[in-house]
Amino acid sequence: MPECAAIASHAICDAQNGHRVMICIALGNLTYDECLHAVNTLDFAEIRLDMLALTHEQVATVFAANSNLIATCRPGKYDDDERQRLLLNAIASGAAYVDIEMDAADAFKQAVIQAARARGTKIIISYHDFEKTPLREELEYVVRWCSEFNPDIIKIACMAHSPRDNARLLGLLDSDTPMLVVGMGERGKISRVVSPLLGSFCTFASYTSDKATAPGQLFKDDIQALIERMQQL
Ligand SMILES: O=C1C[C@@](O)(C(=O)O)C[C@@H](O)[C@@H]1O
Repeated sequence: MPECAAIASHAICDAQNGHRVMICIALGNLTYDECLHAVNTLDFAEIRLDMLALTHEQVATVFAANSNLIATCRPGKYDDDERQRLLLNAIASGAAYVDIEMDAADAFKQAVIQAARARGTKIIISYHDFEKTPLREELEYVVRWCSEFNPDIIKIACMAHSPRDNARLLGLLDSDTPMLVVGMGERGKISRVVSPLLGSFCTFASYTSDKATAPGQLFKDDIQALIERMQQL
């Protein structure tokens, strides 16, 4: 029996090599009721505040309902002031992790990092490239830049177009710093399956098959079955 068979609808299982394999369910494009139901039934989820249209009161209720949530609010929908308010609200309401974009404005980063440290919320500093996977030197430079914020986890999510792109991303896991790598797009799917088995802090999956929050994101039951199958090797 695979070691994580028992988790069924849960999202966490033990890898053969001893570290935990975590599947984080990215929640976006849901109603408030759907979101609340999801956090009450999942072990580990990301709340995409920029994709959910929650009121501040609803944000507080969602984060109070589950002590293992990542708060994320990508730029685009809200200006930085509102993004900051939403993330500070999530932190004050018990967010376990907060995702802060490496290239966000300094004042924004400082305010969110300070609040997270004060509250014991773990900090994920993230880098995204929705076009390509940069060359190794550039990725290493990005990782060093992210390290300067002294995060708990460094997240690197890049569009993968080839096996080498996946290999380069997965190579970042050969690190003493906790890393989270994601290969986006059709060609990046393989990295989503193997990265948590190779030490990535987690992999992301969709809540339903039609609600992916990023290209190439697999449905949670499908990726869980694939990971369990690989654990039987
Ligand atoms: O950064 C990431 C990774 C992700 O973009 C993905 O490709 O699965 C999904 C996002 O919700 C999350 O914040």
